[in-house]
Amino acid sequence: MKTPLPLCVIGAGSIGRRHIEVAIDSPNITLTAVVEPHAETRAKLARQGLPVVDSLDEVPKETRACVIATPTPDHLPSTLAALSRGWAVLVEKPFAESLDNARAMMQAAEAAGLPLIVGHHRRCHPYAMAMRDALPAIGQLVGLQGFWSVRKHDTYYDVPWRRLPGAGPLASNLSHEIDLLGFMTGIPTEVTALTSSATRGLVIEDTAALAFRFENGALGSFLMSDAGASPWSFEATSAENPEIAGSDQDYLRFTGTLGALAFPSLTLWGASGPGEVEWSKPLAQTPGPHFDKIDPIRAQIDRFAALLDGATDDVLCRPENGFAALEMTLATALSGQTHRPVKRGEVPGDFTGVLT
Ligand SMILES: NC(=O)C1=CN([C@@H]2O[C@H](COP(=O)(O)OP(=O)(O)OC[C@H]3O[C@@H](n4cnc5c(N)ncnc54)[C@H](OP(=O)(O)O)[C@@H]3O)[C@@H](O)[C@H]2O)C=CC1
Ligand SMILES: O=C1CO[C@H](CO)[C@@H](O)[C@@H]1O
Repeated sequence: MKTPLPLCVIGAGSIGRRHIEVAIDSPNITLTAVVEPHAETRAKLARQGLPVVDSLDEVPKETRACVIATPTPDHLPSTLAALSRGWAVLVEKPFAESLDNARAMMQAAEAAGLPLIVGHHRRCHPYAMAMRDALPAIGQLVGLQGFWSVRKHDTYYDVPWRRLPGAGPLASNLSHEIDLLGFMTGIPTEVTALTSSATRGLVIEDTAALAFRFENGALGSFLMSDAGASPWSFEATSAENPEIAGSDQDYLRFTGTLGALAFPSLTLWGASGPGEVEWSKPLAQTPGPHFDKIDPIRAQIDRFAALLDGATDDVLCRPENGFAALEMTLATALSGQTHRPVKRGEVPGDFTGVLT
């Protein structure tokens, strides 16, 4: 890296504060400003010595890029405003509130000739990359099963936008799962969903049971809930989020014609001898490799800086990937409400997750 990338962070809420921390920590970034409309938060951050401002117009002129960490419905206006100032954008996930909004963001980035990256940071973990490389070892993918359940603390839902369409475990959490599947093996093409709000009683779901079809005919199932406590989630195993307690449990299982893989441990069950892999023969279990713990938010921002410096990158989430993840996430919400399977391409452009 020649000179650190002058970057501002827009929105200093729960994930914005993590982006601020890693931007300060990284030698590849110079934090030019933190844009935050909330006066009390601004005063608190100013006392910590951070360069806070209350609008994009006050961001120093030398700024070349931004992280947008505002509520999902704001991703469109903030992205358009950033691109119009000539800044490259790393926008938090899910990409946008609707497919129409995501399309408008992609078109604006293309017209401006500026990079637009979506913050599906899980791709930056070494075991996500290793899983992408390891999956061919199990032959043709036949099926997968995911179990993601954490009990969010009740005050999490005191923030109004988190109780509305655009939030909930589908938009907030399943979007990561779908992008991760896309990164490792492929985005599903069709979903059938049952959704429930029986535990929290909000307009958005708290639990969902899902069935997916993939392009090669493989099938998958997923349980997603932010109302049920469990040790099974990406966050628990990766211990990537300081707010979420760790565990050492796998939460995804893949089966193929030649064996099976668990994630994120990358434990492999494969042929124990020559010849056909079939049910009379025991499978040999191989433990996955060891990976040092990293902060994926830091890894993501470093990759973003390197990309703007001309590096090639096949890990960061490009707009087309973020769009595909959003499309399947919204398809899941639509299926849950219409009680019918929904295919890619069937989600109305203005659908935000709740039928009106
Ligand atoms: N990658 C990840 O691991 C995570 C990603 N996310 C995603 O990040 C986004 C933010 O989520 P989260 O941090 O939980 O949200 P929060 O509500 O905690 O924080 C959002 C912050 O943005 C501020 N804000 C609102 N509008 C603007 C604006 N126009 N310009 C500048 N600041 C603004 C809010 O201020 P005020 O309170 O005054 O409105 C608030 O401080 C969402 O898209 C979410 O899905 C969230 C958590 C983890
Ligand atoms: O993006 C996210 C949304 O919130 C989760 C916690 O509730 C995070 O763990 C996740 O990465």
